[in-house]
Amino acid sequence: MSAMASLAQQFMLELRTPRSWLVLLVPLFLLLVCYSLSTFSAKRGRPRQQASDNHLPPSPPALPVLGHLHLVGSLPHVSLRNLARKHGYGDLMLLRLGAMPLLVVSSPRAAEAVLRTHDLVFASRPRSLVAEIVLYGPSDIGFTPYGEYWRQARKLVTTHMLIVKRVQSLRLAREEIGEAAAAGAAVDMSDLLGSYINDLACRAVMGKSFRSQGRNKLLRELIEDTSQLLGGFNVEEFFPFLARFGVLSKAVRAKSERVRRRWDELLDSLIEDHERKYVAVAASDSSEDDDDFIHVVLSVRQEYGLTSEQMKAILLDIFFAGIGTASSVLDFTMAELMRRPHLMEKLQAEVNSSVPEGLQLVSEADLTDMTYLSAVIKESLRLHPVVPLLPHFSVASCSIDGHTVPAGLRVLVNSWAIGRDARYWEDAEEFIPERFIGDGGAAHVNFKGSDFQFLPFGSGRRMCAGVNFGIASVELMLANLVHRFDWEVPEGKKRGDIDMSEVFGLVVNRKHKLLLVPKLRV
Ligand code: HEM
Repeated sequence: MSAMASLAQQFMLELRTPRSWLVLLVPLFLLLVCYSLSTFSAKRGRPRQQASDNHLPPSPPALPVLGHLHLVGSLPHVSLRNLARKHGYGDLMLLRLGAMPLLVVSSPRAAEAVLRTHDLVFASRPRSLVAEIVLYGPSDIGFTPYGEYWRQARKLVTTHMLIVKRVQSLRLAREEIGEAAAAGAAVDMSDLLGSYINDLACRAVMGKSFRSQGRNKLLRELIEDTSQLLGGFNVEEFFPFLARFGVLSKAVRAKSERVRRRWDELLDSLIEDHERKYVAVAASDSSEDDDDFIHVVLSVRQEYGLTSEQMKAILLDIFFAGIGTASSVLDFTMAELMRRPHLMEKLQAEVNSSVPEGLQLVSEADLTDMTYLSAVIKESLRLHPVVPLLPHFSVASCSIDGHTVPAGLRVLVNSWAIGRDARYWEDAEEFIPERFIGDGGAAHVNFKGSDFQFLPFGSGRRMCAGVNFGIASVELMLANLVHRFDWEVPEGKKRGDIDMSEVFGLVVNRKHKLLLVPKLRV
């Protein structure tokens, strides 16, 4: 058993998707069969409501013990959409992943019921072992259960965060592009966009960039590891009874603790730096710039009664929620534009005509009239919502479309499926920004949370706390990328070769690096 355990632990670290767990779970089940036969009953797998409620949402046929786990592949948002489609459960579908019941919401109508009509019932988040370890409790905003602490933490971020001077970060990115253009070299766009957003978030949170300290790479790695761990498909959650054997829990726990330790070191040193700096500033009576977020958190710490773990969790949320998302949106958007040069030209024409002659950098003030730019980003968010599955949790039972939704149920709103629902979107799989402008069919549709066919930032109480920051950062960078530069694929490659395959995590990314050659337009 111990050799099996260590093999399993090593293997666990490599596994990230439900179906891949099966390779490990099959032999494990053989070992545990006696235990599972005696303790695993239909009742265990059901939410708190009674098991025989025939008004529960419909479920496809399931296997014993595994439930529907074998039907969820490496891109869960795609598998869940296909499953709902195949069985005609376009709105609500109840699955059982191992012992874990899960409600999947796949239509705008059902999403409205969950996120607006019954907002309070679904405003909490499901418990997650990983979030408890990595996010200090969790004491962040995104994973904390609905309640007073969440309300206070969210208020702190929405009131004080995000006074950002973006110019410096843009200038650095522009210099990098300019150097590549002069040398005729290719730029790794995923890297460039990641660094830009990284830089922005660091300036907002700590008032300076990480570049000079060489911590950029560390932050990017931490964000990637955290996203994969928090993606929500951990075997612990499907088979809580296996945790009693320690085999599975040790592996997930060990990886989560490693990630948490690395965050801890980074965040501790940032907070200490700031504490030192402000003691020095106070002593010298100088009026140094003090509008960065760590300073704000430190100064309201007493008022909000924050422990140091809670402070770190909130800071971690800003880095994690702000950096991974916005850079992935930019990456998907540039890739889509490169595959369609006529759309790129149209965007360039708009940006160039809106920016006063001779300006090197496009500023936020120049963005006001760029309707096509905004349509391009909306269309990118529709086809590629970078948080494709919105995790919620029912704290009371309610009724949706005549179905009983019990209390204590995990819920995933499939924002990816909803944005491609052909009942609501014409040519749903095509990239057509024009649908969002003029007399396009979606000209009135926005991402502010009241159009349930378009939920890239979610909706309701748990809607993204950084929409404005995120959108402004993405719009500004995209405008600067296309202003005065043309972009080409490296020699020997074709635009059509740009691969839109994804890697799943809480935040979805494009799988392959985007390498592009900038040319300065004269
Ligand atoms: C374009 C970039 C971004 C996208 C696409 C995005 C998307 C999302 C989505 C889909 C959610 C979940 C909503 C739900 O569960 O219904 C979310 C939550 C959140 N986002 Fe963003 N986000 C972005 C940028 C940011 C930024 C820059 C911040 C920084 C403040 C941020 C902070 C948060 C927080 C704190 C939450 C948790 C809210 C809660 O649970 O109360 N996001 N985001």
